Amino acid sequence: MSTMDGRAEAPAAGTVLNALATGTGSAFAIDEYVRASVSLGGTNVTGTVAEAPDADTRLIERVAELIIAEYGDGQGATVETDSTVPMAAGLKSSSAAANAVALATLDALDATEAVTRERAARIGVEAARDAGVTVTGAFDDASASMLGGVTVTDNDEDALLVRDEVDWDVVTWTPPEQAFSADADVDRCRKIAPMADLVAELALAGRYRTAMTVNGFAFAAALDRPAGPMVEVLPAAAGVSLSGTGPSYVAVGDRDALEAVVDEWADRPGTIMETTTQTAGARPI
Ligand SMILES: Nc1ncnc2c1ncn2[C@@H]1O[C@H](COP(=O)(O)OP(=O)(O)O)[C@@H](O)[C@H]1O
Ligand SMILES: O=C(O)C1=C[C@@H](OP(=O)(O)O)[C@@H](O)[C@H](O)C1
Repeated sequence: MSTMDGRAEAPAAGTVLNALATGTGSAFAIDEYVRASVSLGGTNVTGTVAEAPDADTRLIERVAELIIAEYGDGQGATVETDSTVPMAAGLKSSSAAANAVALATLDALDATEAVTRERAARIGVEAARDAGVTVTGAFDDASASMLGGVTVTDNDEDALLVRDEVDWDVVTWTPPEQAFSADADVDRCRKIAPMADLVAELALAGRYRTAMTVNGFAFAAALDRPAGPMVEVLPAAAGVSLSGTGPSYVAVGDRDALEAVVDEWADRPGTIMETTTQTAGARPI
């Protein structure tokens, strides 16, 4: 690879607490990735999503622009992401894409040592706000993807309240549809703030799996998503939730017990991923 090129990967994540009710959110990284390649050159920044030629590329272009404005010399770049994570599905592919592009751009500029990963995640959040793909900025999802493990954040302040490490097996199910966070019914989410406060209390006490289950039932109700996929698998899972604004659901527990979750969700249309939590976070590759 030439010194003008950079490459990085960032993990997707699942939800413990959706931040749309109160601004406090929590998420955990999973072992599925968005990868980004950046080539410096020219005068414009242009982005492509390998598996979705019609996708909105403003987020990844804005991330590269902000990184180049701060750590480069105003040069252009071509940016490409490729991923196994479904887009606009609640599994935080937008946060993972922003993080992967931020680190790949720094890698291309030979500037990975000049910036902490937390700072790089905050630049991704700024880009997500500029691109209009987020409600709160989603620093919960961005920090979980960038740092790995579980994080609890205050998205109003972009403050990291907790980072912790967990070791769970994970199953995700994504129905065959998309739900853009920017289209979510935020007013209805705000109405369940007392439930979100309870979920935050559980998460801050380290009871992440109970927290995510309470989150799942509360936000399924607020976002008008079915609770059935959670009810059916709860006996087998240590925790289950609607992830983000959906449509995906995520269950955690031990691999053997989660087989029953896979069996239940496999009868439904859509895609299933069997994975684990991830603690290393995002990195140049
Ligand atoms: N792999 C990707 N590459 C480039 N941009 C992406 C990628 N994934 C998501 N995005 C951007 O994020 C938007 C979707 O964000 P959002 O609705 O928050 O979904 P998610 O829950 O998957 O993060 C897309 O319209 C696109 O702009
Ligand atoms: O846009 C946002 O501010 C958020 C979107 C949701 O995630 P998804 O993007 O996965 O729906 C939510 O879980 C997160 O806490 C904040």
